[in-house]
Amino acid sequence: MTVDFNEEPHYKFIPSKKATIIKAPFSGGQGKGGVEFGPEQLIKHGLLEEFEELGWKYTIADPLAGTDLIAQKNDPTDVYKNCKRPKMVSECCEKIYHAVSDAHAKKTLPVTIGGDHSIGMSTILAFSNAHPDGGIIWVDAHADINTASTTDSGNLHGCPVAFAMGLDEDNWPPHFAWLKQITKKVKPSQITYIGLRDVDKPEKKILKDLGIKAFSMYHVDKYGIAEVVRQAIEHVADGGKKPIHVSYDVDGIDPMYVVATGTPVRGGLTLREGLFLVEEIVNTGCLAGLDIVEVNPSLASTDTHVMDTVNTGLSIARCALGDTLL
Ligand SMILES: NC(=[NH2+])NCCC[C@H](N)C(=O)O
Ligand SMILES: [Mn+2]
Ligand SMILES: [Mn+2]
Repeated sequence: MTVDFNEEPHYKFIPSKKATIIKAPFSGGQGKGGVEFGPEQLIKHGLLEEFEELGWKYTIADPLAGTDLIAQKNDPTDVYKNCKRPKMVSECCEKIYHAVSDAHAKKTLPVTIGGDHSIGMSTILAFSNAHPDGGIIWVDAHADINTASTTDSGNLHGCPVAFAMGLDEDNWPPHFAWLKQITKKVKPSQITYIGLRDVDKPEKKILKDLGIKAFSMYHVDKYGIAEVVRQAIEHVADGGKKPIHVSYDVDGIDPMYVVATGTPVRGGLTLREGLFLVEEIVNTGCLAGLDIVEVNPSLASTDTHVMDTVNTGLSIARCALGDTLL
């Protein structure tokens, strides 16, 4: 076997290494506090410097500035059937949708920094409207494809994929009218998962019924991460011809490396597997969107654990921006 010395990272769909960093300090998609500090922690510990060092120009968008997130999170009337905080999630996700759509319209790389994963409904929908033939790789311990009817927890961070696909629209909380109006939804064939290991029973049925290709940790163990990523890119991006959005929930990586996250699940990706998959996607030249979500600096008992998690988020960004080990 000959060793493949990679060519310089390149971005076929981003003409001049310009990015838009979209801050999404949002925690309404789940109950725990602290995930709203994700963006400021990542920035405090060097996110912006990474862009500069790796030769990116960037602008920062702050679509939730001026929103009273604390009051909204604590509003006890914001429930609809089993769904928690539908008004807050809907209003914030609409703003994030527009910010990400704007970033795509300007031909920049949208890098959305969460916040909890409910915002994924906005980022993948904005991506697929900007790139109708594009593919989405969702890295996560969870499938986040519960519908408004199947969610057991009522936490909308477990539902963004279902909302972006328009599944079970008839039972959506009425607040999501804006999302209903977006007629081009994400298609099941456009998405694939890597890292799954905690999928709810109704979610398993949805994945099967819709024929969604998903690589669980079982597949990573059996085939190795390199083969899994290859197949994922083959499936969603024709082997590296179409734009790719990566929605990266840091809980896809094992809690050994990522303690400070809201719903950790044992048996996850190693740190290197988690970074390698990003490196490999970048090597196709197709990266055209990125989310880094569920960094919750409040959920670790030591500063070292907080920094492990924050640094994992920073490493994901670094790989996505084209850093190489040599
Ligand atoms: N983005 C996440 N961390 N999602 C966790 C979801 C957990 C569970 N499946 C639920 O629907 O509540
Ligand atoms: Mn998750
Ligand atoms: Mn998730």
